[in-house]
Amino acid sequence: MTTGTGHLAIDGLGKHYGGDTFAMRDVTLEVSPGEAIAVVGASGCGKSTLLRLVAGFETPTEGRVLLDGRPVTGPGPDRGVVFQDYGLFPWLSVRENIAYGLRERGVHRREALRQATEHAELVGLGRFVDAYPHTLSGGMQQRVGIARVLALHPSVLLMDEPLGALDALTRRQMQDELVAIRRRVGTTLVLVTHSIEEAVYLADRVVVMAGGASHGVPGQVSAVVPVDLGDRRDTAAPDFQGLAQQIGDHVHSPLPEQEDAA
Ligand SMILES: Nc1ncnc2c1ncn2[C@@H]1O[C@H](COP(=O)(O)OP(=O)(O)OP(=O)(O)O)[C@@H](O)[C@H]1O
Repeated sequence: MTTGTGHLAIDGLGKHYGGDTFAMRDVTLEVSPGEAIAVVGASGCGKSTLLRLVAGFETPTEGRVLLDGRPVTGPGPDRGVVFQDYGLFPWLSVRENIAYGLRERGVHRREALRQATEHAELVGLGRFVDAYPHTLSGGMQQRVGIARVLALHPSVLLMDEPLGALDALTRRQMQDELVAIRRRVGTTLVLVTHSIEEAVYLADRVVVMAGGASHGVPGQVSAVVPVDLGDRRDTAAPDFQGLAQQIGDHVHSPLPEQEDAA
């Protein structure tokens, strides 16, 4: 269903914005096809910078990103990006919003609308294809945002706080929805989130970043924690809570360089 296998190799990646702002440095990470990783860490540690570099929206000042063996040099159809704000066109229906990218790629209108309907169904919006965004809840709007990206069959899905604007209950439902969608499409996923619980709920591995320009130390990976909790995860279970606690401890531990700088 996807355009490639979705193997990401992030190699010695760094971003220096100039002056003292070394957003991130020396990030090396491999993501297997179909794997889901979540990136967590304190504000300003470079999570979004990492995602933007993988998306190709920005150019690294060090290192490189390879997707299926090819260097990332800019945005491309092999990577689909979902942000917190849904970015839907208010004057287009759900179906037309999802079809938009397909039309841009030259898919004939009828075929684009057919595929859009299919993807609306994939995210549970089959009954709402003719609705306009303002009539939908936040969770439903984000489903449209996800369907729109998936319709283009990216091999990697990049999500920056996709559920951050939702209330707690809707966020919970959308987490389940994301688990279900991933099972259906099997796309490699890189998710940036502030929520450790969300990371443990959704990911195969949690990447913890620490430091960041505001701490006088470039953001970097401080831990990579595998989530061996199986497919059906219970946030209240002791092993889930234990792992979340362990990741929380990593998030709150300063890097050795930060302690030196303090
Ligand atoms: N375009 C830019 N120009 C200069 N500095 C930037 C730019 N973008 C990000 N930074 C700086 O780089 C550092 C990392 O930012 P980034 O947004 O990646 O962090 P983050 O971990 O995603 O933070 P948050 O959790 O608050 O979203 C921050 O100090 C930020 O101020």
